[in-house]
Amino acid sequence: MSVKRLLCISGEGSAHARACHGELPGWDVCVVENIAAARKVLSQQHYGVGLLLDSSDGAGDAEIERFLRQHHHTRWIGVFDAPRLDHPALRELIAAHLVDFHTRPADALRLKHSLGHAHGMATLAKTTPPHRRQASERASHIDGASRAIVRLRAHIDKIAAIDAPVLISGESGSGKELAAQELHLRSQRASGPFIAINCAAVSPALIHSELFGHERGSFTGATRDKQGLLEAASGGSIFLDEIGDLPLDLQASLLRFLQERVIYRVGGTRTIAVDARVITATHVNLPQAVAEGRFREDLYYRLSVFPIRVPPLRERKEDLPLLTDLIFNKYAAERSPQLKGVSREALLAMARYEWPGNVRELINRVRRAMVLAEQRLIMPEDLDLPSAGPICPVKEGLGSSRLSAERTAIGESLARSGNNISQAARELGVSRMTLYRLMAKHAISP
Ligand SMILES: Nc1ncnc2c1ncn2[C@@H]1O[C@H](COP(=O)(O)OP(=O)(O)OP(=O)(O)O)[C@@H](O)[C@H]1O
Repeated sequence: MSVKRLLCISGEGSAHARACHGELPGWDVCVVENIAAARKVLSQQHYGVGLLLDSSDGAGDAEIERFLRQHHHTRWIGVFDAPRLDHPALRELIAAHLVDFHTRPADALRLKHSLGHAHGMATLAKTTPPHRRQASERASHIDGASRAIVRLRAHIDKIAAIDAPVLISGESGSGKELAAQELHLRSQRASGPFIAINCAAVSPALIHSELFGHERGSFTGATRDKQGLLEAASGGSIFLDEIGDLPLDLQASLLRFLQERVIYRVGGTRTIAVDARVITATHVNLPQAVAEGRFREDLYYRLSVFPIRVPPLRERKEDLPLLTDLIFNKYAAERSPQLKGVSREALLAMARYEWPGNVRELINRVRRAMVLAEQRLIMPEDLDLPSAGPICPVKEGLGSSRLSAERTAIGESLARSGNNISQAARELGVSRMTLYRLMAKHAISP
């Protein structure tokens, strides 16, 4: 039998707490004096059930509300003086955040029933909150359990150990910068700086001096010597996002740096040795840019010895429930008070959507839905998803289109069934063995 653990917040100490809830055989009770102490305890261990013995001279209702909102994984029961219940703010707080409440003096037997019921419900809902589970199981910041993400993490692990340039490709919002950070953090350079610059966001007139620095007097306005970002990244990694937008003359300078490990500042004549690992990313097709003469072929080959592809979210829809859960927990403090989770219908609608903006779009939609939702669960309409995914022109041949339709159907069916293979196989009209074979073919993990 599991130990029933109770966190009791009592402004007047444990004697008062015992007077309120009586003896609780079978319960392991931790009594704290205030919200601050409760926060501390909850930051170290999870309690499925909490008892709030309200005293009107304690924390204000706004602070209690904030606290309960942040700790919504615990099921809270309150005990209040009857006159306090006339306050509209307190009534709202009770309705939104408590599973039950009692007036003083609380009837010990009724209170024990409430606590037992809350414990049962907390056990059903898995007493460990998802964000804690993830934190302990996860060594990587790249979340997901799909085969594609597991492979990406393994790939990053291997490449991180080699001190060579890396080219990361992937659609916008799919997690390229996150992959770059992960590479850095898992490399021997982890204790050095990680400096990121978006080559498309800096004007061509400035980017040379931004990257390589300049000497005093080298151009109007250059009143002092300035170190560039490459120098600043020495001992660590520099992440050049949208590398396809780097002007051609700078491509030559970058190539020289990759070959000789030295740079010249703008207007400078002396070489400066720089020890920075170059990680680049692009969402455009670089071989095509090379073919069109917009990107140097020699630089492309130097950068792409270790390519990493971050898969778009539509190729790993089986990760949607997990990612949504993590986003829900990360932004729990912003959610509307009555909101408890995401409905099955919303998860189904998400599985049908193609997510052109990838994980960034998922974060934005879930976060907005958490604020605007009016029911206890996020419903499909809260996500404001376009009814059908954007219509993409067919760029692939019929064979590839068939393959990607097959992969999408499998991914969606697994997401709908909560990764239940038998159910997904039934829905798809194939045997379990065939589904396993198709999943292996498309690198989809159960
Ligand atoms: N697998 C993942 N797990 C957790 N968070 C993720 C994952 N993938 C992406 N994100 C989050 O999604 C957001 C977008 O990711 P990121 O900025 O790395 O994308 P990007 O591909 O570099 O986008 P862009 O091309 O627009 O620069 C970030 O908040 C990032 O933390």
